Amino acid sequence: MEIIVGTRGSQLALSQTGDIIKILEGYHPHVKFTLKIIKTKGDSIQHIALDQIGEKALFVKEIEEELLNGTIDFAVHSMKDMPSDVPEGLCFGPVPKREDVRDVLILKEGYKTLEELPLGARIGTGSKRRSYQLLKLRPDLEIVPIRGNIDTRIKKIKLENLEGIVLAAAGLHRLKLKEQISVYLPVTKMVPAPGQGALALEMRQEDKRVQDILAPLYDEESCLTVAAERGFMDGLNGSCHLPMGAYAELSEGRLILTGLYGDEGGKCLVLQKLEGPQEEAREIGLRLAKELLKTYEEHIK
Ligand SMILES: NCc1[nH]cc(CCC(=O)O)c1CC(=O)O
Repeated sequence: MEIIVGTRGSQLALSQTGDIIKILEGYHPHVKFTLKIIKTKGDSIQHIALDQIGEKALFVKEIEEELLNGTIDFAVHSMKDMPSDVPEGLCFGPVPKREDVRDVLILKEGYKTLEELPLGARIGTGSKRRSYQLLKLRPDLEIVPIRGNIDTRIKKIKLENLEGIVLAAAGLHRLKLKEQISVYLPVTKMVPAPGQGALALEMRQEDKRVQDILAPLYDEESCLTVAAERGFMDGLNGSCHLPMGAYAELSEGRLILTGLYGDEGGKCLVLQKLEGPQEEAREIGLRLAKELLKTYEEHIK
């Protein structure tokens, strides 16, 4: 049997899809997994800030078309890049074990901590979530918008004379670039993006064959935490030009969710928590979004 696996062509996409295929080959030695690289709009337009493109499915649409056409059997994406809505006929497979959810700093040679950076240091990131939270810690920083694949962004430290950049730990771990990381930012100071560090497997809804093949990848903790964080995102009707983050953890059957939401200019950033039984993961996310929006409205009055 042959299964065709769709992915973007970035180094990170190829590395994480390769990891998934390797695990699946262990479970299913008689299945032949073939990689198919698909170019998406997000790969073609590298020069525009993501916030300004205003389209959520930037890295997924072309891949979803191939799923619907039957030219691929399942796809591997970064969960963080997935919009709320899955097209009719498609669904997510099980959520595999999640990588480190934290954001990290890669600093210019010679620097080891955020605190020791000089006044007005230049930090590269294209994300409002990252820049506004960083500015809470160090209001003097100058945020420089950057985009591109992980290796491109790392090169920009030298090319654009930055003191550092912010990236997700997960991508660097997957690309075996751990030693480049200067600082792991604790989730209490830098709430990650919903689903950060997790992968999304996407498939045709009725495809029992693929469902059975992917089943062994299921990880309960990853599935529940991602469900809560994406519930929060959906509850906010999350458009990616507003700063938004979410982080869930499990403890003895309970799920504790932290949500972050703010305005366009980053003047008002609200952080709020909600806890509940882990079986209600998605509802906890939706409820926290509602409660936090209320707090937010009161703040900006
Ligand atoms: N938006 C780009 C993107 N999508 C997924 C990751 C890597 C980490 C992950 O899987 O969350 C990255 C790069 C980054 O934010 O550093």
